[in-house]
Amino acid sequence: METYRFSTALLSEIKNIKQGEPIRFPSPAKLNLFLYINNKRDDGYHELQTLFQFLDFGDWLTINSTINREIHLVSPITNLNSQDNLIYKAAKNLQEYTNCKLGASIHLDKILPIGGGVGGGSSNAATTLIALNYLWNTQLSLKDLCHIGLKLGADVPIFLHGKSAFAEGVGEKITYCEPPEKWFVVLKPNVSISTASIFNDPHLPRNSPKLSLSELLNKKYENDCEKIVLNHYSEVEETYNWLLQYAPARLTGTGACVFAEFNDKKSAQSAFLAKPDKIFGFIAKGSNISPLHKLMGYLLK
Ligand SMILES: C[C@](O)(CO)[C@H](O)COP(=O)(O)OP(=O)(O)OC[C@H]1O[C@@H](n2ccc(N)nc2=O)[C@H](O)[C@@H]1O
Ligand SMILES: Nc1ncnc2c1ncn2[C@@H]1O[C@H](COP(=O)(O)OP(=O)(O)OP(=O)(O)O)[C@@H](O)[C@H]1O
Repeated sequence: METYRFSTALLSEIKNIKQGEPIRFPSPAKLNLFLYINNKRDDGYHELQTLFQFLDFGDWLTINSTINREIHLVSPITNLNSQDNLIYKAAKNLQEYTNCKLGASIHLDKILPIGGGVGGGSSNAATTLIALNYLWNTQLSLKDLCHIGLKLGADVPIFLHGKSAFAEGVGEKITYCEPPEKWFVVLKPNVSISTASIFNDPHLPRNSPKLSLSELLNKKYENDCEKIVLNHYSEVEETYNWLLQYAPARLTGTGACVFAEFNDKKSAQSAFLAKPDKIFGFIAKGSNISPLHKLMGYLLK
């Protein structure tokens, strides 16, 4: 799993790419370091206060611009039609919004667990928008990309901004933030959890008081979805309890992944090496600048 970390060396390989060759773009995971639910709005959406941090670990999208308007996607997610994939939708939406006459050939190297709360689908959509805006030279602003992205998922704008951030409202009010870049062990119990099912649960607490960012940063980090997810999914509870032996554990998003933070790589590795084989997981480091945006920095130099 170590090989999938987006090291600086991997990102700077871009300098050797020749014109017209496909480019490998990172599509990082995120963690919700804390997540509080303040309210349910009349339209059914929930007002949240959450702290996002990117990880130096995730999927890769290899993308080539093509001269016809076709979007050709090769994806290993077998139970999802290409046209339902957020990558395809992001590409099509950008193409239509800009009336672009070009197409793309996209290969998804899926590493992140699906329905894990690490934002894989949203991240893939954001990487597609940023990569094609570059390859097609459509020159949309971040604001316009966020306008397209928000329709694809609540977390897409955060991935487009590319900086760790505190998000409020339904996720649209963003304040950049730089939490310490710790090491994490992230484990995925063998269940996939639908975000909507957790938000629809009548027992979900929805009344955390709205606090200021500094108040939230200075109190213990928690996730309001954690209790019901642990109650409903014994696999998540078992994994959470296992991780607690090493460090305080937390749920990310609406699950199913749980994570624990460590001050150094060595302590993260020793916990990770002890994990039961049947549980998928990875080690990653927090990255306050998204690895995708680090790569774009090399490309746009
Ligand atoms: C909770 C988070 O995981 C925090 O990172 C995300 O905001 C969820 O983002 P996501 O998986 O992209 O979710 P979306 O596809 O936008 O929404 C899925 C469903 O979750 C519920 N939902 C989502 C976000 C939100 N602020 N309130 C909600 O009630 C809605 O029922 C929605 O239909
Ligand atoms: N490229 C994609 N990668 C992953 N899931 C996708 C993709 N395109 C569409 N989906 C669909 O999106 C749903 C959510 O998947 P995802 O892996 O993003 O969940 P998640 O990590 O829980 O997200 P979040 O943390 O934003 O709630 C899945 O049901 C999947 O079928």
